Amino acid sequence: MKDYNRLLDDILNTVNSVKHPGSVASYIPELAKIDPDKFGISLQFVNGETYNAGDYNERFSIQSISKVFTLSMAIQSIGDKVWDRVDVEPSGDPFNSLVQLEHEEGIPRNPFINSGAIVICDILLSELDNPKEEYLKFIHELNGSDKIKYNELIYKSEKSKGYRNIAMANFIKSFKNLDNDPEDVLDFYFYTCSIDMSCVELAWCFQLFAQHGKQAADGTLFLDPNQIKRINAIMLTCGFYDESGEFAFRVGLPGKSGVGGGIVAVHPGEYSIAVWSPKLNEKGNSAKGMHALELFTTHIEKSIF
Ligand SMILES: NC(=O)CC[C@H](N)C(=O)O
Repeated sequence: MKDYNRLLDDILNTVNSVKHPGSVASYIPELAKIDPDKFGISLQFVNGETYNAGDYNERFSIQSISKVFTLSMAIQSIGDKVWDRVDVEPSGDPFNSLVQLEHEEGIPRNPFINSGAIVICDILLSELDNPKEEYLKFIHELNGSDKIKYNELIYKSEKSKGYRNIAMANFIKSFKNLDNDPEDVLDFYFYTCSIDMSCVELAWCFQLFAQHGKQAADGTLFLDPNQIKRINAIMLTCGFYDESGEFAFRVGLPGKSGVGGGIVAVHPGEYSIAVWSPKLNEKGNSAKGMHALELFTTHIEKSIF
């Protein structure tokens, strides 16, 4: 039996002793105010054993990690019809890139880059009566509590400066792959990104992907295991934009990052693990977070490979 408390403390000390290049995301002005030296980690096994270190209880902006929640909701809602609107191939491009959209006529490469998530938000806007409320309810159900909220400052900050996403939504609309008004779709998209969660809450919610569709909160089946298999596959191949190959190579787990500095990853059937450190590398992924997860899977000598 490993001493996981000690392992997480060792990982925290190791990543803090290395000077990682990079900086906190600043294109969303409100995110630039976050202390770059924060670091938290939460490891949760499917049997309920939990180990934490650092700032694991502090909430941060989940940003693109939301793309896993919105995709799951869209699949719950319209099933495989999602794939008529979004592809499942790695993009090899940055998360906010527009270039492929022109050649591929407004069909985003995958649901975990901005263009793909914007199309997913369009689907949800068409399918749900109260998309914002139902999105929060989805997260509350997964978390087993209604304490998680959206952060109005972050939401407004991104909404006022989200020039690239505004261009992207309009571009997709020109190819007729948005049914709703781009402004309404973006309003919902920015809302989904602006949820604050802690490492403990994220790892807990992602037990869904470690437990083949079972919700950790009450053990009920929440999503079809075959759909979970697919979502995990897309996390592995597309969860880190043009660094997805590197993450699979170094860490070896399906996962998803966000520009708030969070990363959450799962080993199906074994555990979920969430890490937070706001300083991002040049691909927009948490520098210390990637390092910490690489140390973790290397040390325990277990990944999906
Ligand atoms: N990679 C991310 O976390 C990006 C999310 C951010 N809200 C954006 O759209 O730019």
